[in-house]
Amino acid sequence: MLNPYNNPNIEEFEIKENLMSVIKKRFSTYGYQQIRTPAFESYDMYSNITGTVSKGEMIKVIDPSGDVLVLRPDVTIPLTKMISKSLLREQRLFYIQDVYRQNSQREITESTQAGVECFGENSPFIDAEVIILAIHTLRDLGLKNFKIEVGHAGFFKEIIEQIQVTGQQLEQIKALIQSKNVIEMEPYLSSLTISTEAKEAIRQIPVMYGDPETVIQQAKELTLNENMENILQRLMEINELIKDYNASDYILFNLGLINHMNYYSGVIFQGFVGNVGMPVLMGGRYDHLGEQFSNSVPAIGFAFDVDLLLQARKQQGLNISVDSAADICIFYDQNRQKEALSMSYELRNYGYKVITNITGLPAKKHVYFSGDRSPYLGGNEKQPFTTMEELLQLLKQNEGEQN
Ligand SMILES: N[C@@H](Cc1c[nH]c[nH+]1)C(=O)O
Repeated sequence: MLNPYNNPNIEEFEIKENLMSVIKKRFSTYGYQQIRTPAFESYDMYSNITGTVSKGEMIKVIDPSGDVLVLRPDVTIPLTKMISKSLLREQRLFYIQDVYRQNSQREITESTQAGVECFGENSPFIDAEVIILAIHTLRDLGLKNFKIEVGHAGFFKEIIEQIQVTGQQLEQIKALIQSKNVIEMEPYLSSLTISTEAKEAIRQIPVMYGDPETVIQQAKELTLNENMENILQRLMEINELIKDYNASDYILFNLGLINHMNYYSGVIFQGFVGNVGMPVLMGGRYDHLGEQFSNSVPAIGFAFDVDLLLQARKQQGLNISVDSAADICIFYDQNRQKEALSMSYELRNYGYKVITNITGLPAKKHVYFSGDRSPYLGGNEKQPFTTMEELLQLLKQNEGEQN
């Protein structure tokens, strides 16, 4: 089923383009270079690895030779494959591309992602810098009232490794944690035969949410092994770095955070803005994904859902309507065509948006070449001119008066 909301709209297209150019500029100031990945990819690339997009979510296409392809469901996976096979393992890449998935209502979703992937480094410094890049971009977009929730893929995994549950039970536990459903969590945990410490740790996960330092203190009481202690240490270091950037106001810790993709191995995060019900960005560290292709490559990245960012800006009254009117419309009589057309060419060269002899489209200024009189700029009073310089002068003056 096609998503009924994906209709073309000129105004929204322009608003989206403007937003994407803000994102692009910000990504490049952190040293990222833009890249594209193919729209059609081999189904095997996704299905042969673990921690990938689930099979039901992929949109499959059969090519003429009978091979199964998928429409790009993710960008992180093909980029990791490329880097893990290349000799250049240290790279900072960004992309603005559509990803195609099928949701649980069997609707095809086509959403534009703007993401970064930082390959080759694994340090709290890089983790914090990538989170800061997300914050910096959200601020560039003028958004207020946003928070980045930071968690760790390993914290929950460590607890789960201590207990023996079936795949189905694990999914149920994840769902209860994600929905912070403490009421149903209690009886569900009692029905499982797992140690009391593990039960207590799982029970506490949904409430380990909020101010970073408080969450770390709470979590310290629940650590079941050294790995969990190291995880908390790493999160504390990231938090210190975020403080150095003066960005603490935007950060919450959430140890119950579970990201959609399974390839994450370290710090993970999601961004929320105002009343937009879904995360506008998701990301995290995925140091082991590369091993499944060729070589292990430390990596961290995130992707914005551009359409949700647009929704957030709209909610905050920030989507100022785009000015589609031409700057100048030149009207001319047939005998003045040559002068009028060469003037239109020159004005466009100066960057003005110019149309000629069209009454059906809006224009802010009108220039007339009629009869055999001097051309003039229309308006409350006719302002004649003889040279291009004079016209440019008049246009400037008028702009000045309007502002
Ligand atoms: N590819 C992830 C986002 C991400 C980029 N890099 C790391 N994570 C997603 O689609 O949710």
